[in-house]
Amino acid sequence: MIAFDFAQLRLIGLQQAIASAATQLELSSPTAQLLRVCAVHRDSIGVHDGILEQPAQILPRLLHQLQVQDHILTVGDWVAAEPDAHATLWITAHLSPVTQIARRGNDGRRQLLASNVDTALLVMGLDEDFNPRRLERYLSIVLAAQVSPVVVLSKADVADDVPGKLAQLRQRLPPHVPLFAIDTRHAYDVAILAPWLGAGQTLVLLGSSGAGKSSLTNTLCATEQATNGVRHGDGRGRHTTTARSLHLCASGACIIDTPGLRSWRADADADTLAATFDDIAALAATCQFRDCRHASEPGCAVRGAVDADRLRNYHKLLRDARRIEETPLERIAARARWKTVLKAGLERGKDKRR
Ligand SMILES: Nc1nc2c(ncn2[C@@H]2O[C@H](COP(=O)(O)OP(=O)(O)OP(=O)(O)O)[C@@H](O)[C@H]2O)c(=O)[nH]1
Ligand SMILES: [Zn+2]
Repeated sequence: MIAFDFAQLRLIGLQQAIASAATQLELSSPTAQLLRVCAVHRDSIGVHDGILEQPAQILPRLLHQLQVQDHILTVGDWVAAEPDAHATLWITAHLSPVTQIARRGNDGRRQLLASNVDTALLVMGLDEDFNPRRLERYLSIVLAAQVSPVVVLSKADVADDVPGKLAQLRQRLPPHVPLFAIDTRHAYDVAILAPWLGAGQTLVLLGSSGAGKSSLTNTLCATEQATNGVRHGDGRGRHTTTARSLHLCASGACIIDTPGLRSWRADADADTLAATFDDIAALAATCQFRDCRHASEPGCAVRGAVDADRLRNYHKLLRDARRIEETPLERIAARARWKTVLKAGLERGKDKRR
């Protein structure tokens, strides 16, 4: 049994599913608390109780369990923790996350980026940052995690041809993905995101450096910043050490902002790509050629119906994904195969010249 204050944890995004699971936890200690991971440091885990962030340690038994399940504690995870006699806080249990944003690392392993996220704001500038292909890459990862994506195009106040760029994206992105062009520094503009900022919601912001993520966070969490971490909701104005990576919005939502997420390169695997390009997969099924590469085959059903650059991006991402999924040995074998093919080609060329 674990006791917790739902209203207090709701401030940092406690979902009903997690709260229910927490009540089922078998814990020996009556002093265990439900907490949210808000930072992962080299030698400690930052956990938040809705008021304070504290450092905690993972119980070796749990660490072993997590390793067996191939899980590492990730920002956004919910855990149970209890203090020992020396006031060290020990994480004793981990609640299975409802959603997990992950990417495939260069070594082919899954890297967890954030857990229990409801909405990902994909922030992209309408200036030089504008890049539909990169956006599709981010989108495929977010959709695969079953997290709702919302595309926020920043710098609408200064960029040129905003309607043209919006139309271009509207054509490329799946129709259910919301798309907004705003000035991230203005509360009036940012108010359009209200439907995703309800109480208990957790958001992450993804986008390149300079895209406007900090500006957007500042505008969304203006009250918190202005009051320097005074607790919302109960008017008691209790002082808090708000975690640097967990921002509370006045609307009752919270934003997870970690350096790991910020510097993230959005590599997708073949399955996650399917989420963003499902129309291509559907068209491919109707293509008259069974092993069509939808590249130059005349009369191909895909090539006629899909934006050419978008199709090229799909093929490129698919190639990248396959490369990542190969083991190093497979890569060496593939390279050797190519060498043989190339050599054979050169030999043939020589024969002709002879
Ligand atoms: N005119 C205008 N400027 C913006 C807008 N959004 C961000 N900026 C400016 O762009 C610059 C970069 O914005 P940041 O919010 O720091 O970008 P970031 O995504 O947090 O960048 P990193 O912290 O490097 O990841 C700042 O000078 C902002 O003032 C916008 O909508 N309109
Ligand atoms: Zn085809």
